[in-house]
Amino acid sequence: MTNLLAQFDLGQLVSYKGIEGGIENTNYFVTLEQNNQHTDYVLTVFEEFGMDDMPFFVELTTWLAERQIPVPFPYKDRNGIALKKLHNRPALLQPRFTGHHVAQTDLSAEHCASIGTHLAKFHLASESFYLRRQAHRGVFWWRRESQNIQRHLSKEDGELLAQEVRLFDELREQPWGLPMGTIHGDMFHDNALFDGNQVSAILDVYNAATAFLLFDLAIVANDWCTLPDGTVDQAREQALLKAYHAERPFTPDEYKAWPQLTRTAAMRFWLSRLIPACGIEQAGRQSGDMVIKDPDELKRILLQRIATPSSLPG
Ligand SMILES: Nc1ncnc2c1ncn2[C@@H]1O[C@H](COP(=O)(O)OP(=O)(O)O)[C@@H](O)[C@H]1O
Ligand SMILES: N[C@@H](CCOP(=O)(O)O)C(=O)O
Repeated sequence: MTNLLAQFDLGQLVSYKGIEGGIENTNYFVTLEQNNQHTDYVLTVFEEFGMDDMPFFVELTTWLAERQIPVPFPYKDRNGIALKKLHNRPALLQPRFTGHHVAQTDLSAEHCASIGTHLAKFHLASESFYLRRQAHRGVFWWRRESQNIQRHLSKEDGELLAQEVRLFDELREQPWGLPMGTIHGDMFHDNALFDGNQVSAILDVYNAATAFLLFDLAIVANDWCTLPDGTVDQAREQALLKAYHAERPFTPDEYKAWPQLTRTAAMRFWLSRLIPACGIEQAGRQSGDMVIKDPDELKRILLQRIATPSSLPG
């Protein structure tokens, strides 16, 4: 750690502390002293990615930060190198943002409007970004994993999963021109920090990939705008969708695709929570260390999305 930090012109190490909660990454809060001033940083060590996976994230976060999107971006060392290694794993030194988390049950229409605006700006800023990436837990992953997990599931759950995988494949076959670009891919409320009721930072961009922009909004709607029984809080969802639409107006095809994309987004995270909950081993993830999140939460959202399809505001 000391050797790595000495390669930057950012000061002397004062202290560091591991952060609880990471699934794919290990994070450390690091304090450095320069000119009698203490500054906080975050050092992220990547457990799930190899060095070859990293340039996309280094370039994307630098690109977004240059366009005033509040994402952690990697500092360059005195030789202009951002991508580092710690204990033979890829590592990045990034700014530590101020701001607080808001619990899911405390999210208001204002919080949802703020993330709607930020997400649209994220999508617009990355429109001209020059690298592409296939999601590591995207369509090819869920086609494969939804098959692999069948023997662990009830017949009913297995069929529900298979149905949603098929319906997304059918949507992809439509002759529609759904806008694609770089999505965040995991914009749950615990990946945002707030200043008052405004988003001040967007964290954990390591699910970012090239995909339908509207799929990203569906991930947000499912997590930020639902109640514990899976039903949608209309006030929060409308605030989210209207704020997003004000920055990036929806296209006619997006109106048609929206109900299915809310279902696909719920299916994607239902599946990724089911895998560790069923005790299935995954490459790059130490199941023993994983925080197991409740898969039923996403199943309830999926069932509600099927029972009461959502529509985009005009
Ligand atoms: N760049 C950052 N600035 C401020 N806080 C951060 C930053 N990166 C991570 N954190 C804090 O550390 C927590 C854990 O981060 P992370 O390991 O990415 O967790 P998880 O994978 O559970 O979302 C975040 O929820 C946030 O509170
Ligand atoms: N936000 C997700 C966890 C991250 O997703 P992953 O499947 O890519 O690890 C959740 O709450 O399930």
